[in-house]
Amino acid sequence: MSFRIQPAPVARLNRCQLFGPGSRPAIFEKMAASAADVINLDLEDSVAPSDKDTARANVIAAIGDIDWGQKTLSVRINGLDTPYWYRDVVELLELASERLDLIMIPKVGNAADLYAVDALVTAVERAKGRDKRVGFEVIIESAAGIAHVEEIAAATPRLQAMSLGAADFAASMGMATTGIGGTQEQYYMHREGQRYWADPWHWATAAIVAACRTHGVLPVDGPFGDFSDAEGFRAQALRVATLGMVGKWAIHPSQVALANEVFTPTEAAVAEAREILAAMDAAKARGEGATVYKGRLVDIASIKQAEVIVRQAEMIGL
Ligand SMILES: CC(C)(COP(=O)(O)OP(=O)(O)OC[C@H]1O[C@@H](n2cnc3c(N)ncnc32)[C@H](O)[C@@H]1OP(=O)(O)O)[C@@H](O)C(=O)NCCC(=O)NCCSC(=O)C[C@H](O)C(=O)O
Ligand SMILES: [Mg+2]
Repeated sequence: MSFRIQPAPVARLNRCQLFGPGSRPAIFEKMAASAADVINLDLEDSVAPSDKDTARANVIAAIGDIDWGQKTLSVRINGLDTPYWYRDVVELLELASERLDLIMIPKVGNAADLYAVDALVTAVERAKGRDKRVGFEVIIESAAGIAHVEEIAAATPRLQAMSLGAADFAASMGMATTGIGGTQEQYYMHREGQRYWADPWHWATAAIVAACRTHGVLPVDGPFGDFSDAEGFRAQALRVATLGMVGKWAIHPSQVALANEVFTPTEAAVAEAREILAAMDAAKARGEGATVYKGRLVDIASIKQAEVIVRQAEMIGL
């Protein structure tokens, strides 16, 4: 371990983030009644330019009027390259209730983007005397974003979570696909007449996880576009969970249960993690740093692995 201890991210559940356009207030109550841990009301790309003002007003009213329960409530503002974002920030923090937990900033390209939003947010919070400091989440969805991912993860103590946005990321990188996440037909290895599909999102996912874990930020996978493909969604979610992400977006209510299932440790996994901790406690009492559990080596690193699962189980109440 480096001299610098890896910071823990905020202790809250983030298994599923359910998105809905701010211009579609008829679904807000349904979003609040869903089983998602995080709600993202969108002012950005799911809202047409002609609807931006109405969507902002809808969202500001809904933050205070709807019972969002224990969910983390987030609003995605418009990108810093648009004429909308400053008004999103100013009106949200001047007019919305303190129920607002997070602002999601899309298409961040470097730490200075977050510096700019932080400065504006801080000024409005002070001017209005707001007690609660709003948190940030960001989307890495451009070549610049992934190139500067670590400085972005370190940019501000407001930052709680970072998502990979596969659609804009693919466009910015010039990737030869219109798919949003998942297997890409052309991305395969060939051997002895067989095709083996690889994961074109793998390296960006791993880069985001590393940056997030270094700086105590929650890494999250973004959208899976084909909401009729439950098995494709599950496969993508299982892959990113294996790499260390804590949750995934849902762009349709049918994806919420799938995400919750993948990012909730199974009873068997939790039981095994607790058994490993018990086995290591017994080993330590014998003065040993390693022991055998079910025929395989477990050691001090295994304690940390098991603790990841046990901490998640405790947050869920398992
Ligand atoms: C994708 C949708 C437009 C589909 O909407 P719809 O045609 O209404 O779907 P259904 O008829 O199947 O709906 C079934 C019932 O579910 C309700 N519903 C629909 N959507 C939602 C929702 N998001 N939350 C809660 N409830 C929802 C319907 O009202 C139906 O209810 P009922 O009639 O009572 O049975 C729509 O799902 C949608 O708008 N999704 C969100 C789109 C969005 O926010 N996109 C932005 C995020 S993705 C992105 O930005 C890309 C990213 O940045 C990147 O670059 O990668
Ligand atoms: Mg996007």
